[in-house]
Amino acid sequence: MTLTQSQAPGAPDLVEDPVLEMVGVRAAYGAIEVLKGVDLTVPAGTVFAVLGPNGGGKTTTMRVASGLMPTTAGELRLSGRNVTGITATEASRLGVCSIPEGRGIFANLTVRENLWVATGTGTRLEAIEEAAYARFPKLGERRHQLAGSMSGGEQQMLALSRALGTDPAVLLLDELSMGLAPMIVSQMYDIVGGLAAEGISILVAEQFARVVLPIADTAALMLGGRVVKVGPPADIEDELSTTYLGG
Ligand SMILES: Nc1ncnc2c1ncn2[C@@H]1O[C@H](COP(=O)(O)OP(=O)(O)OP(=O)(O)O)[C@@H](O)[C@H]1O
Repeated sequence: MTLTQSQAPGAPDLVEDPVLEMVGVRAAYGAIEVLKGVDLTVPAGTVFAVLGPNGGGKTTTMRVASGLMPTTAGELRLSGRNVTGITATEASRLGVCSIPEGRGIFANLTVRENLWVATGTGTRLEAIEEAAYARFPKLGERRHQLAGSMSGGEQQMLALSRALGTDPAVLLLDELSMGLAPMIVSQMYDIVGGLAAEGISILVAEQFARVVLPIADTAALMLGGRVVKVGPPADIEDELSTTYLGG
């Protein structure tokens, strides 16, 4: 928490620190630098969308944010705290929950067993299951089914449920649309919009801008390892070229 200058005695005016911030972040795969000074700020309770064509650095940004990839320069902050160099395990302890490209669920485990993974943060399986099945009744019907035998949309519901089971401070969603039919993608983003309305902080990377812009509070356009523009979704929409963002 940061106290604002206008704070008056007896009338605290508290401004919550952003849940996640990157300042001048650089990252490389070996000798190849792919993030070349990324700045972004995700205020608490908002949806921040990172948009851009393939290879722009969206996934790498998400990997850095979740502690999976080290920075070579710059700062990563969680709730105002400089956590640069944090590991993925430490990041998850601090409430960073990531759904990677491809969903990251265990195909050869059942729905229920996949949800069990979220108990690592201390919540009881019964509570996680109850919340998951209330949100997605289909998952309840399929609780004993192997996750790999479900449809892509159902698998994404499972990935979301498992993530929510950890009560995340910030949810990182990478390319939710991958491998899903357009109608299912729309449904998934309706669900994400619902999570946002519940006040969950979300950083989402997406190649298909049109599906995510309606639920975003702020959007950023990422090209060549840099955020080249950031602002309200309507402003970013004007910047988008349907040729490289897939309409
Ligand atoms: N493991 C890796 N080793 C070397 N280069 C990589 C590796 N992963 C990604 N890159 C390169 O880093 C750059 C950024 O990739 P990144 O996956 O972050 O982009 P992206 O915007 O998420 O694109 P996509 O939507 O295709 O995943 C690309 O040029 C890519 O080829």
